[in-house]
Amino acid sequence: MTNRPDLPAEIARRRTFAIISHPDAGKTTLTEKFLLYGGAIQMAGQVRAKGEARRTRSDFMQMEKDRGISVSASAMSFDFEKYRFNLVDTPGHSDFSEDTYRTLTAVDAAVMVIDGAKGVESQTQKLFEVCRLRDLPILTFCNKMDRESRDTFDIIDEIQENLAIDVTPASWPIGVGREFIGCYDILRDKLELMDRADRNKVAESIQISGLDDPKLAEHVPAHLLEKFLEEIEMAKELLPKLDPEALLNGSMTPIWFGSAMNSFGVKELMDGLATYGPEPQIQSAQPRNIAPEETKVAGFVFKVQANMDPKHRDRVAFVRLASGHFERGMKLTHVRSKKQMAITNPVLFLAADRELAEEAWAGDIIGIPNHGQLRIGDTLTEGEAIRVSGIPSFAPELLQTCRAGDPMKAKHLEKALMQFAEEGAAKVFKPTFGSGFIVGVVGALQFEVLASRIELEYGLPVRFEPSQFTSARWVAGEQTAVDKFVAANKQHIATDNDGDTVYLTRLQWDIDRVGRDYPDINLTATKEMMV
Ligand SMILES: Nc1nc2c(ncn2[C@@H]2O[C@H](COP(=O)(O)OP(=O)(O)OP(=O)(O)O)[C@@H](O)[C@H]2O)c(=O)[nH]1
Repeated sequence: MTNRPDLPAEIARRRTFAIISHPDAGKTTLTEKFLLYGGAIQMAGQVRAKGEARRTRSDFMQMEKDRGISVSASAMSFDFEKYRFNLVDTPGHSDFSEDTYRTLTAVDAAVMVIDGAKGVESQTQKLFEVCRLRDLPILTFCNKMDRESRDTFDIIDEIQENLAIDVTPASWPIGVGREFIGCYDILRDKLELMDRADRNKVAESIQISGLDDPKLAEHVPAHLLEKFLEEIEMAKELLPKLDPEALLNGSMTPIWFGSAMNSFGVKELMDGLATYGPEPQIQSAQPRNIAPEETKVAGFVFKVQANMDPKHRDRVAFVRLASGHFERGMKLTHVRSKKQMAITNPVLFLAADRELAEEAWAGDIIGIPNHGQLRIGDTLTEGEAIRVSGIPSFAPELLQTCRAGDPMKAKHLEKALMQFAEEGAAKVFKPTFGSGFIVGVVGALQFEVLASRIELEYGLPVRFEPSQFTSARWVAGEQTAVDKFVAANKQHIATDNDGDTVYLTRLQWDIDRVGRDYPDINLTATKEMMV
């Protein structure tokens, strides 16, 4: 289904999405099966290496060191039937929610994976709310149905209630736990039977002419069939039918039941994404929005990754193309600096490898190697001064002072920290008074990852120590008011990695006081990454 019949076919066939889930629900396994069906990998296992590595913190560091694996998984492109899927990876750990938020600005839809035994978990809820902010269409996959799972109505009710979204069953499970035999595909009247013996095998699929088709009884044991017919009858009465419009505006989610590990239900989910999932959408920008079918190319940076290949010390900016047909070698204007950049070595991320991108279309994610010119939030166009909006930067929730083990290496440390700041891995504040840097992150694990990466990539052992400050707020207001405020509060002032003024404090009381004493000053916890 297409809601934009005027889109060029190359753009209309693109589906750019992310998979969101609570850790352990099966995101990695599902990603792997997507790639398997997309023909991007031959054997299950390549992505798994990464999933297993996530289990422990030290292994997580190891994974970070092993940039090759994590990079290829940051954005993956593969073909599925006549569609081109672009899957953008979201970090699973809650400490990386800011990165996740930005990733979600680069996709048109999300696949939400939940564990059939656990239902909606805390991280699912958080990520869902982020999707909600952008009205992203969401397709739900209820995983691990091969195990003991909760009652189907229960799961659906929980999603409807906790997430305040209409849920429509796209498939219905038959049997529970050991007795789970497969699903009835409600959208296409098919009986899908799971093959427990061969996890990589595509399940058996039997066309059924409707719920009264005697073929059902040939494949489904009587006691399961009776319960299934009862349930599906009730479901039809109580639950809404799939409304493609409601799916596209984010008010309804279809749910598929399956088992990623057994490759079951995955293809139906992919078909759903292909058929109902949105094609590349209009991008919010200033002074005007960008439509995908515009012939001129525009794109924006939503992620920067440094030192992807330790041998080359390069950085790659991940760019979501918002419009047009990009060809290698094109000269694009970097709107922030107004400078032209020849994009000679763009890369596409094809599952296990990166490849030179000869061309790309609106909806695609390309990587642009650069030496630091490209930052998160930057827009590239064919000349017009449009800037993509809506990529926020959040005030960090944890602050620590960072010092180099060797005090002579302070300059090196600054360079390393700035690089990670541009990558979006941390905020770096340079206080007006005193020495050293204050590093701000959203979750504690990020300090460990940073320390390990600074040592590994820059050969600099560093220490993170408690800072005298615990909160940071950006200072906004008329220049004269800001100058006056800064002069009177020097002990609290720092500049962030973009050169913007920041107010540091340890007391909420201070922030409230500024509100009272300086009515012309606005202290904000987010700033838009638009320059
Ligand atoms: N029984 C069963 N187990 C599954 C299924 N899918 C995944 N698992 C298992 O669940 C565990 C978590 O799966 P992952 O795919 O690593 O989950 P994840 O959401 O990527 O987890 P993080 O890497 O922590 O974010 C693994 O041990 C998988 O083998 C399934 O369909 N059935």
